[in-house]
Amino acid sequence: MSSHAEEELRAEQQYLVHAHACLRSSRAQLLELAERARARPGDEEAVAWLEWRAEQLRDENKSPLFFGRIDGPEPRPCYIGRRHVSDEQDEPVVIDWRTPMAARFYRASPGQPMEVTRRRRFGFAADGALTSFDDEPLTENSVSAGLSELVIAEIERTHVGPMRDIVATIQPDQDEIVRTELASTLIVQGGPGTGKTAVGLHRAAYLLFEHTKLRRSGVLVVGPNDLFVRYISRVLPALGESQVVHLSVDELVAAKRKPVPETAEVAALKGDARMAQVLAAALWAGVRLPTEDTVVRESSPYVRIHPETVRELSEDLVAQRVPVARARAHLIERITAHVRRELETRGHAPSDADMRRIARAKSVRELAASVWPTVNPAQVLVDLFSDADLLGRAAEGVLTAEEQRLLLWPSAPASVGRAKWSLADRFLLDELASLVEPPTRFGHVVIDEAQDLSPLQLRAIMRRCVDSATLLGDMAQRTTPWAAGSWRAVAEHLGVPSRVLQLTTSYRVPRDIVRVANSLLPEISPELPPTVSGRHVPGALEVQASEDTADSLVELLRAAEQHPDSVGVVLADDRFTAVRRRLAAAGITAGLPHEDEAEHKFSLVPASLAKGLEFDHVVVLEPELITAAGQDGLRLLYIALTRAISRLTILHTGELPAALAAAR
Ligand SMILES: Nc1ncnc2c1ncn2[C@@H]1O[C@H](COP(=O)(O)OP(=O)(O)OP(=O)(O)O)[C@@H](O)[C@H]1O
Repeated sequence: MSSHAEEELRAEQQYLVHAHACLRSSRAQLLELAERARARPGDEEAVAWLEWRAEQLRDENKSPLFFGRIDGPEPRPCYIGRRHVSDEQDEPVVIDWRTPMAARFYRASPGQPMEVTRRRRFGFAADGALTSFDDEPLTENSVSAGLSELVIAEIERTHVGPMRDIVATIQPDQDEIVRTELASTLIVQGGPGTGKTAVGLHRAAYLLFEHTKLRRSGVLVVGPNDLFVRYISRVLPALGESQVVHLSVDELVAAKRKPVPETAEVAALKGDARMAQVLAAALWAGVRLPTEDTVVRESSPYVRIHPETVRELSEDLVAQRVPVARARAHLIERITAHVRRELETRGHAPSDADMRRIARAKSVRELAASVWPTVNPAQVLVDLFSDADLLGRAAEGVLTAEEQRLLLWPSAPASVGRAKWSLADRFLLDELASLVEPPTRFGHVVIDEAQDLSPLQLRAIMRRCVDSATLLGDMAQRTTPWAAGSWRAVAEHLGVPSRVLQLTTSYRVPRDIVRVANSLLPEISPELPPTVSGRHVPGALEVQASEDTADSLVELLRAAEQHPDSVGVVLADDRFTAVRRRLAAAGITAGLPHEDEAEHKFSLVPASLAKGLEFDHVVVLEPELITAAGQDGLRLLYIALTRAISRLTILHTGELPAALAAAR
């Protein structure tokens, strides 16, 4: 390092010390203000807010206060960090990565420098000490040198434990998506490792920063399974965002008992959007208008309500299929208003207290409940699946006779409580429950692995969201029989306008591995463009033929034991138990990743659970057995191959699947 560079480094280190001092002083000021406010009675709200702000400014030294700097367009350099820091004069010392000024750090490029003359990225040691920087001069004539070394080092830093944030190294194509306005519902199609999950989570953090209303309504992140949700759930808290709820698809329709399995054919039918029509028809078939007069005896004098009046008062609620609980409440309000008008016409002047009593009156409540009887979604579904005539009426013109036959249970359960529900049934119950009382809604929803969701699952998620969502996925990684099948079909079920954006550069997967994975695309998703890789890692791909793959695996893992890299062995689902035992017999512990708080050095991952995960070194064990898993076999293999950050070893004993053999 030249003496000039050393001097610069020292100056940056001092700036970091200064930033820490400013942060501490701001926090001390806030705590002092909170102390003073506490002495004033009635200022509890201000105290809570000041304490919350002070908590946010706690200097825990978990991550560096800034990670980058831009020179220009401001007279002073701008330092970019995970949160804002200002000095005693309230001048910014570090600006939050989500501000418009910070966008230039991510977006400025040679050719389009956006008035930035230089981008600087900082390198830090594990203890938080600033140890290096990397400069990129930006002028209209400069040429892009590809990913900076610090970005590559960040991507290749050993991956053990849950996913971490990428705030220091977000790439321009990703930043565009992160900062798209809240009103847009986005569908992000991207190949493996293009950063979809990371982008979705950073978008949530960005939107929470930009829109205070989201802080009240919150953000929901939905992932495919518990394993995956645990893997990603620490990213947003690390970015200081706690108003986010993470749920797996199963948790969304919380069930106490484990769902019962069912055939792919039945599950796909139950996930079909037409089922929503059938359920609505079944539920609304229960709506009955009265045929006789009702006498409201709680008013003085009595008021008689004719069936025709009830029809007039509830007509629009029925026509618009207003959710049952709400419709009933509206009708009670309307009947009460009707009673008031009747009494006034007859020369009486009922007080507000009289009217409140009438709104609570038994006769009025019973009348509303006779139009919209109390519905138990489980009872509706049990009746529907146990009674061919009932199902026939609800599904008329919607489902074929054969489809109706598929839905019917061979025998009805002894009681509703004894009914056994599949995962798809749980979404039908959720659909029915929403016709009675819509669920609480979040300001924005991020849906990961959206390519795998059924139309009914998409509906369930979208009704939990106020107006916009971010869907992330890769059609080539689609592995569920109930999936909508294309982004166009997905868009149809969202209920809001949406647009599809593409990410095509993989930051995770090295070039040689991407090439092999791309060779499967013509068979699994010919409509998609091949992924390109931003990184070349010499020796990233190794293919080993072996007489006994388990023996070879033991040997390979023993050699890896001393190395800090995470290792994930992806294998056919039905090989999991046998291989785990074989490894245990050899004294090697391996289990599902993130299974418990103690992370295993070696993860053993059934191919059907590998989606979304990643490891420094991936071993794909016996690919020929993974592809044998039915029509999704090739997709599972595509997913397995692309979990690698630095190395992929394919251990096979039989013939390699044709596409792999050709691409070697
Ligand atoms: N800009 C970036 N800087 C550093 N790391 C990145 C960047 N973009 C992506 N990564 C890393 O690449 C890996 C893949 O990211 P992510 O899981 O978000 O991709 P994905 O598109 O969801 O992949 P998949 O489809 O395989 O699940 C992660 O480790 C992520 O941290």
